[in-house]
Amino acid sequence: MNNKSLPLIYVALDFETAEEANRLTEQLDAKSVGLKVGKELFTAAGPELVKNWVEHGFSVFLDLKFHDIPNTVAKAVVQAARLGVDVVNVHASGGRKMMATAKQALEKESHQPLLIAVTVLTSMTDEDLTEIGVHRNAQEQVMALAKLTQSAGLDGVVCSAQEAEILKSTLGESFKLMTPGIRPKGSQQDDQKRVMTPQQAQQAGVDFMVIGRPITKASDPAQAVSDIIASLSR
Ligand SMILES: O=c1ccn([C@@H]2O[C@H](COP(=O)(O)O)[C@@H](O)[C@H]2O)c(=O)[nH]1
Repeated sequence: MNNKSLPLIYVALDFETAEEANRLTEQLDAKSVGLKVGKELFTAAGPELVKNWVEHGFSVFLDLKFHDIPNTVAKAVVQAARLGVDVVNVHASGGRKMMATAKQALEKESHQPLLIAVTVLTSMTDEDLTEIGVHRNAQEQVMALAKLTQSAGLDGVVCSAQEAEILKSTLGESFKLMTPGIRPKGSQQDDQKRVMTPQQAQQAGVDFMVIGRPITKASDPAQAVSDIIASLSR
């Protein structure tokens, strides 16, 4: 089991190339923030980049949101564990069997990342859910999928910080909440819909925040990180 303490903030490295991503990570301190690698960068630059950052002491969240038959997802999360990442995720809508099989596969590995499941994307509203045939509001759907995730034995979920208080009070403190859709006051919302500021998210009790564009598109990304950290209570 991976017992190291993980950073509160994961910077979403949504870049086209390894060079652009490295230009940013060279300005970041592995003791202060972790790195989130998603579909764009991983497809462009692959596992070597991830392994390199792990070797340089960064905590990495591999955000590939696996969603497939149980055997395929289990084998994929094992490969993620072998890259040395600290967090990996699947889609909760893949169901209990898929999630439980993935968790059981990770338990045989010497390095075991946190396995968490995406509930409802932070870019989605109640109306978006209706359009795909889900007749619960976002909070109800997040709660239903989080309960399923917990009962499948996973470590936590990806959700909006808006759902953090109710999830923590229902599912317990140790069930981890990874929250994208974080927007410091005054920054652009972009395509995010269920957002909170870093301070609101901290007060709501989240375990981890994912912050991308407010940092990566800032004129001074390192300063943007420092400002966010300074704005949070210790
Ligand atoms: O529900 C989700 C799940 C994942 N994400 C990812 O987080 C970052 C957010 O980046 P910003 O630039 O801060 O909006 C991005 O990589 C998403 O793929 C999410 O936003 N919501």
